[in-house]
Amino acid sequence: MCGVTGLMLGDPEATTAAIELHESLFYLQHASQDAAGISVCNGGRVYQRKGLGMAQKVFSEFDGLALLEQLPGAFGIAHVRYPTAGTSSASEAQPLYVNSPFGLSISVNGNLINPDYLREFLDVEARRHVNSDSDSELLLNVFAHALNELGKARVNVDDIFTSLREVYAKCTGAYACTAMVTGFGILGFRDANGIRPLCFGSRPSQTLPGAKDYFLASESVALRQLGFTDIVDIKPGQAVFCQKNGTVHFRQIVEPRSYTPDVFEYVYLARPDSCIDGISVHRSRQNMGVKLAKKMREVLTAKEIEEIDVVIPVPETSNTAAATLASCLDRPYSNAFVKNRYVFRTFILPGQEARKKGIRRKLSPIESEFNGKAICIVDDSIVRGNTSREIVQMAREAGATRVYVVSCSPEIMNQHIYGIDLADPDELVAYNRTTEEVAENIQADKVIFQSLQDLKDACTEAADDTNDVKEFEVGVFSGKYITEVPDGYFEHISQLRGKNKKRKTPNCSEAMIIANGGVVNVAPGQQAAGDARNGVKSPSYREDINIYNIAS
Ligand SMILES: O=P(O)(O)OC[C@H]1O[C@H](OP(=O)(O)OP(=O)(O)O)[C@H](O)[C@@H]1O
Ligand SMILES: NC(=O)CC[C@H](N)C(=O)O
Ligand SMILES: [Mg+2]
Repeated sequence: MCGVTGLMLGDPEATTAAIELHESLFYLQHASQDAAGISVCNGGRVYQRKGLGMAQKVFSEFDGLALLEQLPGAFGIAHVRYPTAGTSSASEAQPLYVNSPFGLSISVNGNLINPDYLREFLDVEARRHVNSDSDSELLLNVFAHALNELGKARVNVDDIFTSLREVYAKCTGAYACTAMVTGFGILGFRDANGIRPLCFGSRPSQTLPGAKDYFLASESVALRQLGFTDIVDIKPGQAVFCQKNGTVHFRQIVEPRSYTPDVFEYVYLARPDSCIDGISVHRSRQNMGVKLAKKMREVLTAKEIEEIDVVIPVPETSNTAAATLASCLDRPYSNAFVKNRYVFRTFILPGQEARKKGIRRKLSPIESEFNGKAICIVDDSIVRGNTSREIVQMAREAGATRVYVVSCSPEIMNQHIYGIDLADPDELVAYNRTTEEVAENIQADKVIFQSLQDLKDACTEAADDTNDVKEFEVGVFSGKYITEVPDGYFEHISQLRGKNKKRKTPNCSEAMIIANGGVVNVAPGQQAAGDARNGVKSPSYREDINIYNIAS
C-alpha cells in the first residue's frame, strides 16, 4: 500500500501547501518507505520533488524555508511509495505527471490488475506512450486521454467527473488516488469497491478568515494531526474535487459495486490511531485479541493455557491484540521483544535476504522474560514465516521451554493483488502446508491461526454508527477476489517479481527524459534544461534524489 495525500489551502495567496504535504507524509510513512514525492501548483506552474527513500531523506536537503522556495503553492498532492507493479526505480516515484491535457499529476494507492489491456488501449487507440511498467502511469494516461477527448481548451468540474468515468470503466483493480489539475484544483477518488482507503476533512484557513482548507489522505491520522475535522470517508465509486476558488464538489462517479475495504488494513497496514471506513483500527485489533483468545481455548487444553507463563507481542503491529489476548486468557503480558526504533518494517523491505537480516536487527529478546518459560508469541500475520521462524529461534536461544505462535489473521495462502506485494504462493509458509507443518517449519510447539469469520467480525464489531461496511476484501485468505481477475494476471505478477528480483537497476535510464509529457529529471539545484533533456547524466546527478521542475 502506498500513502497519498492532497491539500487545497483556502487562501489563494498562500504558498505553504508543500510544508503541510511534507508533514503529512510522516503520518503515512509506515505504509511505504521506498520513495516519496510532492507536487504543488503555483499560478500555472507545477513544482515537484521526488526520489527514493523515506520522506525524511528525500526532503532532507531542505529546511522549512528552502522547501517553500522550491515548492511554492496553495495546493498540491503527495505520495509515499511501495511498488506493487513496475520497478522500484526513481523514475516511477510519484506523483506522476503528464503535460497533456492541462498538466495532470497523480498519486495512486493500489494496484491495477488489467495492465495488458490498458497498455494495448493506450498504445493503439489513445496513441499515448507509456514509458514504464508502472500501473499508475497507465491510470494517469487513461484519465488524460478521456479529458483530452472532450476537445476543450479549458475544462470545468463536470468535465473532470465525466472523464473520470473512463477510469472506472477501463481500470480494474483497487485504487484510491489524489490528483491535481494544474491551475484548477485537486481531486480525490476511490475505486468502486472501496478496497483502498481515502478520507477527506476540512479546517478553517489559518491565513484567510472565513475560508476553509481541505485535505485528502489515505489514513485519518494524517488529517487529525494536521488539525482537520469533519473527517469523512470517500465512498466506493465517489470523487471529490476541490477547486482553487474554494468550492468543493462531491460526485458519485459510478454506482458502488460493493463496500469492501481490504481487511489487511486492519490486520497490519494501517496505524492503530486511524479510523478507516468508520472502523477504529485500534478497536479492531483489540477484538482480534479477544477472538484469538477464544480460538486458543478451543485448540489448547485448560492446563496448557494455565501453563503459559507469558504472552509476548511481536512489536509493533500486534501489541494491541496481544495485550487483550493476555487479559482474556488471564495470563501475564510482557513486551519482551525490544524493537529497534531505527529499523524499518521488515515485511515491506525489498528482497528476502534483506528481510531476514532486518528481523534480528529489529527485534531482540529480554532474556529473563524467556528463560525457563512457556511463552505465547502473538503476531498480526504470518506471511513467509521469516519473522516467526527467527523469533522462535531467538526465544529458544533465550531459554524458552515451550513456544506457541498465534496469528491474529488466518493462513495466508493466496496472492495479494490490490496494492500489497506479499509473495508468490510457494513463498507463503502456509501454502500447501497444514497448521502442524507450519509449526514444524517455524519450529514452534504449536501455531494457532484466527478464523476468517472471527477476523471479519473483529472488524465489523469495531465500527461506529457511520459505518456501512459489512464485508471485506479477503482474497489473500480465501482465494476469492472482489473483482474479476483477468486470465494470466497471477502469472504476470509472478513473472514481474522474478524479473524485479534479478533486476536491481531500473528499466529505463534515470537520466533520460521521462515520457510523461516532457518532465525532466534534473539534479538538485540544477535548472531543468540542456543536459538532462539530451539524456546525458550530469556529473552532479544523483539517482536517489531528483528535482523535477516541470514549469521551467
Ligand atoms: O511472515 P513474514 O514474511 O515474516 O511476515 C509477517 C511479518 O511482517 C510484518 O512485520 P513488519 O516487520 O513488516 O512490521 P511491524 O514492525 O509493523 O510488525 C508482520 O507484522 C509480521 O510480523
Ligand atoms: N503500494 C501501492 O499502492 C503502489 C501503487 C502503484 N501500484 C505502484 O506500484 O506504484
Ligand atoms: Mg511484524
